Amino acid sequence: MSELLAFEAVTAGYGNAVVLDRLGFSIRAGESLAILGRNGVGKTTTLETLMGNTRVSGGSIRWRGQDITRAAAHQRARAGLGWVPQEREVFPSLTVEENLGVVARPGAWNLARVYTLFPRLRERRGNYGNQLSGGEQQMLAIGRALMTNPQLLLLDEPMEGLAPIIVEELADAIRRLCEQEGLASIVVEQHPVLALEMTHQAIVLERGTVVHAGPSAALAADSARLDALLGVGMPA
Ligand SMILES: Nc1ncnc2c1ncn2[C@@H]1O[C@H](COP(=O)(O)OP(=O)(O)OP(=O)(O)O)[C@@H](O)[C@H]1O
Repeated sequence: MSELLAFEAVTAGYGNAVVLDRLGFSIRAGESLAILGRNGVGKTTTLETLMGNTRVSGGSIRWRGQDITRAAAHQRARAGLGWVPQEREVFPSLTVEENLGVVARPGAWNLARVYTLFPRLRERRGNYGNQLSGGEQQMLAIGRALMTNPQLLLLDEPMEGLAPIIVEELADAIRRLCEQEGLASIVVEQHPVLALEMTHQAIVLERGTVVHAGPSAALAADSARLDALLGVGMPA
């Protein structure tokens, strides 16, 4: 598998505040990565930095062999980064189908495939964005990112605030995207259990730097390590 994305010693933040401190990790094509860590360690800032929304003061970001460290935010979105923001940002006065349609770009993903992945969205296709439940909005936010036909899907706390039954449905869909569709993804999560189940590789951040990197399954199976890193052991 070839390298898709690499952060090399990236130092970045907001204004004079440094949040990421020589952060390094890489993702290969078709691979999914969980970014874990306690509150405020820089998980969201990592995605914001990838999207070009922070001030980078050191290191470099390589995307499909190209240095994009200084590329403008709009160029990155067009280059195949499918961003699902934490706030979901569904258009409230457009229907589900319109929300999906306005961002569509040519490629393998289209309305029919998004509806197959999320049958609830097909049922709600004529509803407006502001008539959807939180879970449906999250499905729509993911569906919209897929309609742009990305090469890397960026999910920022996709399960936040959702009912357990919806969390299961979403986790299944995300797992299918990674395992069956071979879509590379980054999943930022505060809750490690689901994130590790959904991904191939995991990194744990502390104060903007990587303190653990390895296969998700190995970390999920090592409750002592998980507890030491995150203060949450897996149930026996
Ligand atoms: N727009 C911003 N301007 C200034 N500082 C910010 C901004 N966004 C985040 N920060 C600061 O950057 C640090 C890292 O925040 P970040 O959101 O990346 O953490 P996180 O690991 O995603 O945490 P959480 O799980 O709480 O979202 C925090 O100290 C936060 O206050």
